[in-house]
Amino acid sequence: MTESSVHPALWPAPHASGAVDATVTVPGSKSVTNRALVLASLASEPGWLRRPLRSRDTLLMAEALRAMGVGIEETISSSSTASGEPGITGEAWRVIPAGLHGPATVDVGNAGTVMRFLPPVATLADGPVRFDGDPRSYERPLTGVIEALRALGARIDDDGRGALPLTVHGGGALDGGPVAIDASSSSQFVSALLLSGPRFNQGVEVRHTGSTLPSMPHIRMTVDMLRAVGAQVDEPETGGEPNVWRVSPSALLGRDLTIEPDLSNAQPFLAAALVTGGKVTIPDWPERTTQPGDALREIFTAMGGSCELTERGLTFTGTGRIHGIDVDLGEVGELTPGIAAVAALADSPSTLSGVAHLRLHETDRLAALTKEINELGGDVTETADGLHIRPRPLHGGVFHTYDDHRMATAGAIIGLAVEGVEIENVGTTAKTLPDFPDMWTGMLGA
Ligand SMILES: O=C(O)C1=C[C@@H](OP(=O)(O)O)[C@@H](O)[C@H](O)C1
Ligand SMILES: C=C(OP(=O)(O)O)C(=O)O
Repeated sequence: MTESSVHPALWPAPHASGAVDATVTVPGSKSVTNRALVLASLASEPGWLRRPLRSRDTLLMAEALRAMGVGIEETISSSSTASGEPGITGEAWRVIPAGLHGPATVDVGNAGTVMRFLPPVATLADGPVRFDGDPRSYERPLTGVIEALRALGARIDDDGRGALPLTVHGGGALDGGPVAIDASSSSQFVSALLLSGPRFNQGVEVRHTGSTLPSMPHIRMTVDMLRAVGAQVDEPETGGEPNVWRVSPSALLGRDLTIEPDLSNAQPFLAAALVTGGKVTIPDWPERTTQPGDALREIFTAMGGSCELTERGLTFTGTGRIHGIDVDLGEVGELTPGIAAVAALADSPSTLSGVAHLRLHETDRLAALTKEINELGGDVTETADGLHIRPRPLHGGVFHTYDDHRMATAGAIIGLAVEGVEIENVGTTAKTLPDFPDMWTGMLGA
């Protein structure tokens, strides 16, 4: 948790004067967009991404792939999908794969998906690829990816800490094969190796050796998206060995993929219905998805609302009463800040567990949530693997964000119910949701 020395403008978080009643269209999923960009770049034919997320994390991913020679054209398109469904009008990216080149430089910003998913891709380039990023990216775990790639035949120069900055000396190909890693600090280590696996000479077999593995839905997302482009994947959930994933070497298909809305970015809007006793509809909520945000239907219902999935989307309705919850968030860690914010406004205590690895996310989220909620008068304590939250009457004040998009949206949720909350650097939401402030005031009818 490092606080930036410059204090960008304070954003007065709007206070809700009554129950919200809104329909909020949420842009595409960060996790799906960045996987789709990687897979399309590794394919043997061009592909399309429709309704991609355009945010800092996805633009960094696109820029990095372009730096290695991939063509990524942004267009407004109205063509029909590959499956012959009716045309979808909107923004689309056409991805034209090419031989991957070095020398290149990649700015990962503070995007976990870019810093983890691209070093394996860079081993396929025909020269050095230098990776650097925000100061926080130097602290985020990367050892699992670096050590695994070395074991699979890659040459990587780092400063010996197993972290950024580093240079991958791409040799045009990688042997691949079996490798063991401890992915208890981030599921993205597993996803990273699997995504490039089909392009390694022997494919890849990833064996997770750690005691816990967070964010399983994100690994399922990787497996599903690999299969959708023609890769053969054996994995624990469909009868494979526990903690082992195998991807066979193969060419990948170019697809025409429409990106689902980002359900984790839908969280603050659903929370607004819960906190104000109102109603919010998110159009295009998928019926089936691997996104962890889908768990909000159950979690926020347990906290006092109700939801209905219809052809109009997901409608979530609050009652104005919020209950505390005792929940293991290990599978859905990125939802923790928003759940903690709602829990701070509840009528009973909450225990959020299974999320020790959040200490190494965009910021130390457990420390940041504890400090910021407590500075507004709350009573939050850190546990070994989460937070214990005892609701208390809160008052206004500055809510610091530590360059963490989900801290900013958590502060905005509290601001709905507590007058005088000011969010420091709300612009940090640009990591995954650049329009957040306008969408938020739009939802409130301001
Ligand atoms: O693969 C992905 O797209 C993600 C995996 C998760 O990472 P961790 O397993 O590091 O928590 C999640 O928190 C992150 O926001 C996105
Ligand atoms: C942990 C997150 O992001 P990243 O992809 O940078 O790990 C997040 O979005 O909550």
